[in-house]
Amino acid sequence: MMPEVIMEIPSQHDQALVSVEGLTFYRGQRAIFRDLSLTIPKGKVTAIMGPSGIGKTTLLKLIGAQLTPERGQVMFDGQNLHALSRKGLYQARRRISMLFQSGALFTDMSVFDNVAFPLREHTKLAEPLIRRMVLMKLEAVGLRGAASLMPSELSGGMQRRAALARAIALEPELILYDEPFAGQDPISMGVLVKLIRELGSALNLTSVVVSHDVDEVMSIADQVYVIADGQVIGAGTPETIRQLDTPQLRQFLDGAPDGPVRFHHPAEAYLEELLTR
Ligand SMILES: Nc1ncnc2c1ncn2[C@@H]1O[C@H](COP(=O)(O)OP(=O)(O)OP(=O)(O)O)[C@@H](O)[C@H]1O
Repeated sequence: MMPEVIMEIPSQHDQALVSVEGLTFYRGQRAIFRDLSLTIPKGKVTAIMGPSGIGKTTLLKLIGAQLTPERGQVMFDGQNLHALSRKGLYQARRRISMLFQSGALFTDMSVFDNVAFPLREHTKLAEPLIRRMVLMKLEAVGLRGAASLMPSELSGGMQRRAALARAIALEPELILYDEPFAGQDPISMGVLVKLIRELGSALNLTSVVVSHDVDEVMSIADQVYVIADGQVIGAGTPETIRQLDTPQLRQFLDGAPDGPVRFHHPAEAYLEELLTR
């Protein structure tokens, strides 16, 4: 059964930085996305939510051109990312930053050197300029005073902030956050929520936040997409999403383990599997 799709068309005033058009992507035989379309407005925070395993990280990797779709396209600032030459793709990727949950810091480098790393790798800037840029990024995340510390000397929340400073070192236009609040205590979560919002406005960043933390992500998103069963099942402002009342959305927003969206990963019949091996 196809889920009922509730869509609020993004405001005409919003210019799309990214538009995902008719995306289809398989893992083996399984369609993770079927004809998925959505737009990411420039300068705004877009949240992507959905049950575990639905493909949120996969979607970020498709948007960041780390994966290639079977059908459909990802338009980034008017360019079809997956049709670009190597050089074009390299240039586009420089404008996109991804902060994955696993995006750990280099443990053998100070916080300063971690943030300086992308600048030293990808630019030919002189050290005094790099230093200034690093200090500005560390100041923005409240860690300028921790520049000389090693990652092991930081709390989990501080590590996440240092990784965020590294992710914005090259001054990207688009930043993709994968579960930025996972494993954080409420105070660190609050700090990160505020930072994502404030950095977004201060740096005129376009942010995409994938998260299970409904309240946190809804508090900073301008626009929300809820994904289930390979498609968008709800789109709109956080207020709109909260008011929608389809069973799929309620299951997700209320945190129910099972409902129209399956808890089980697709599998062959249980009894059959138990009896045949
Ligand atoms: N490298 C891979 N090879 C094969 N299947 C994969 C691979 N990576 C992910 N998958 C499958 O693709 C599906 C989507 O994974 P993805 O990590 O994108 O989901 P998610 O919505 O981000 O999950 P979560 O919220 O739990 O992090 C899952 O069923 C997963 O098992």
